[in-house]
Amino acid sequence: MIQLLCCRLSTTAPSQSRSFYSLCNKTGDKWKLSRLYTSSGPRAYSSSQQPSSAVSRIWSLTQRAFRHSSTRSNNPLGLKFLLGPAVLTVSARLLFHVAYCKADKNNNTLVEVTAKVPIPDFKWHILWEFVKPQLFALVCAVVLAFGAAILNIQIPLMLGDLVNVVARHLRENTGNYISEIQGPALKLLGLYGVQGLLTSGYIILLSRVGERVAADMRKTLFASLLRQDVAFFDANKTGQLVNRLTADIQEFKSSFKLVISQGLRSITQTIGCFVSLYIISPKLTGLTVIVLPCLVGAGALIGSFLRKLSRLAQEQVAKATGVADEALGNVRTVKAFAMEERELQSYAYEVDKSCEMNENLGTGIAIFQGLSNMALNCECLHYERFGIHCDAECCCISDLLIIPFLNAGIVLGTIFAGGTLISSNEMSPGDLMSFLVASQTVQRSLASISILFGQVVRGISSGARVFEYLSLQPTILLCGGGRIPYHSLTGRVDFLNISFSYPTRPGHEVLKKFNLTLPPCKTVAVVGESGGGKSTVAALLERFYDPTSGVVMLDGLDIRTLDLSWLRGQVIGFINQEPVLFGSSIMENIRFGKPDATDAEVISAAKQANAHRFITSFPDGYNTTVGERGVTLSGGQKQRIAIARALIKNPSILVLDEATSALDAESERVVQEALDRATRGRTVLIIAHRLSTIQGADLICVMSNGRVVEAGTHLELLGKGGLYSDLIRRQKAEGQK
Ligand SMILES: Nc1ncnc2c1ncn2[C@@H]1O[C@H](COP(=O)(O)OP(=O)(O)OP(=O)(O)O)[C@@H](O)[C@H]1O
Repeated sequence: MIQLLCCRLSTTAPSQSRSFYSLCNKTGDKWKLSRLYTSSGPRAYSSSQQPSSAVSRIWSLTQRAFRHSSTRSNNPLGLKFLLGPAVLTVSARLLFHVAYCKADKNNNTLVEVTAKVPIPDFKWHILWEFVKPQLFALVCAVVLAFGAAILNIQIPLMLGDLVNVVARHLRENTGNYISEIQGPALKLLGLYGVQGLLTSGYIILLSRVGERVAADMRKTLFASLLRQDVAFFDANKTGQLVNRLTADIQEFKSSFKLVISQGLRSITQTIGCFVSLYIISPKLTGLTVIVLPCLVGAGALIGSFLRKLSRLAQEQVAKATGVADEALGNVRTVKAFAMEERELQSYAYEVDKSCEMNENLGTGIAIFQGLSNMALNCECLHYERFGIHCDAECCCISDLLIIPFLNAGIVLGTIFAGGTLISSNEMSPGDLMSFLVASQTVQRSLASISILFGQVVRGISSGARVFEYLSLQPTILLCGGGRIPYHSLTGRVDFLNISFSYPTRPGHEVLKKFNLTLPPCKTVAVVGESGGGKSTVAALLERFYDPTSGVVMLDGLDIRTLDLSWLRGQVIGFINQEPVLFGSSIMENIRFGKPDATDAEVISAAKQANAHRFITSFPDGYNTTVGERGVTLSGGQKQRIAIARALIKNPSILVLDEATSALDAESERVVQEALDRATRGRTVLIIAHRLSTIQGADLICVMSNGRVVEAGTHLELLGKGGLYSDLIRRQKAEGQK
């Protein structure tokens, strides 16, 4: 098992490269993989099957990391038994080895190094918080599971009684067979019935507990993620976060349920059946104690081989799904480049591979089944319980698994030794029957326990990943702090001596002793070269980040002392270049700016934003659903809905971050009209690329190298003949080309 940051190394060939890319990207400038990655393209491997040297290097590193990691996960079974649960937390950490690559400065190649990424601990007290509300149901489930296991121990003994009646009747042929057999038979049937009821009871309760714990975890984790700073999202990929919400919690839930039901049952049965075995025949028990571990070991070895095959087959299915997912998710790009055929080829290649691997798995299971059948004594179990997922068509091999491999040995051995004991009257035939059934139960339980260890490790690993984010505290708190009453808020903003580096790039100072004042109800435009830090200024005003040094003030108060949800929710309206809409109705999207707004307020905001006319031209009007991220609307329409969304809260300060730069001339004109109306009577910060759009601003500040180097009105700055007039000249020249 590999943990490459968030353990999803092995999904698709491209995504393997991407995982490496993300990991290297995370660690900042010293990683050079991004250049390799971009020059080769993410699909180079899967689509051409002749990977470019760069991608093949990434790929071979990935594979090496995978091999390295998977060998670590194959802990010898015996060791697991010896060390037991005490090592589980540690082994969970061991499994978290992270492989990543680093640029070798001397020869410019990638070398594999060991990660120093801290591995999260499993926090039992957090688990307790989730389990506490379900404690009653959990205790009931444990009691029922325990009861079912105890009854299971009784079954071999009752079977023995039954066989003794049959044997006596055969031997002596006296008495009434029916009345003699009735008692033990009814007892046995009753026992099976009660055991069935107990089993159903604990499964119902456990699934209730598991589902509720998982649902609570999901809600709490989601709430915790939403609380995190923007810097957190800079450092973590969305896919990884979603994975913690879905796959990790799912894995944890399965392990939780399995460990309690299966673990409790297997341990109780093993101990109970061993006691029964000892009571029935201490001599035969001695023999079993010597032989059984070898048989369980052999069964577990073959089982682990099949599980490995199964895991590889599943990963291959995931690879194929990944290719389809990527192609369908980016269907517009695929179509725009007429790449349908190539995507189909990539998908077909991965699907064929998965087909081949599943066929191999089917063959492996078939051989195992054959060997087990030859072993005479069968215990039929579900594959899935043992972590083997088989997609093979043949139901006779996909539904059943005979785990106690080489049973013939123990069965024949027991019958041979038991027969000797029967002939010397040391044992009855019923005892032999009881012994055989009880020893099978022990064997099956031990096999389950060995597999459960792996499940516990996986559960602890995924639980630790979930809990890591649950206990994470944001540095910028959403609530708490003061509010300025609406009637006394002027909307003056001061950036005083701000220095700032993004947390993901601490060495790179974006703003250096930056100073700027936004006077109340005035429009200030910030212009400058791309990457000069203009959007960063807006991000600091929104408090997406706090400055490294210096202070941002609102009406003379440090914004760090103000209530952030009030600041973002009521004071600042933010409109950026690529407005993101939610896949709900237009009405809901505009209301996102003020959840308690009436329909009339929504319509009024839409009118201010020049959006009312086009909205009412749709058949469903304000109830029109806008599709995923607003895909069914044009750029200009999306932007006007975003403006309405910002205006509905009637903000005192409006931040426009390149709000019209992605639009064509006609859309820009309509949106600009809406913006001109929207900015009246508010403090406005405009971040602009196209200098033509900000010529009417009260103040234009030119940024260079992280600070303001020129400031004035359009005409003043032109008169200076400095950087601003240079920018104007350059844009004019570009426009004429
Ligand atoms: N989230 C981030 N994490 C790390 N660095 C960032 C982040 N956002 C921006 N940067 C870096 O900060 C610098 C300033 O970026 P910013 O987006 O503020 O520039 P800009 O002037 O708005 O550029 P443009 O006009 O191209 O939008 C750039 O070097 C950029 O790479």
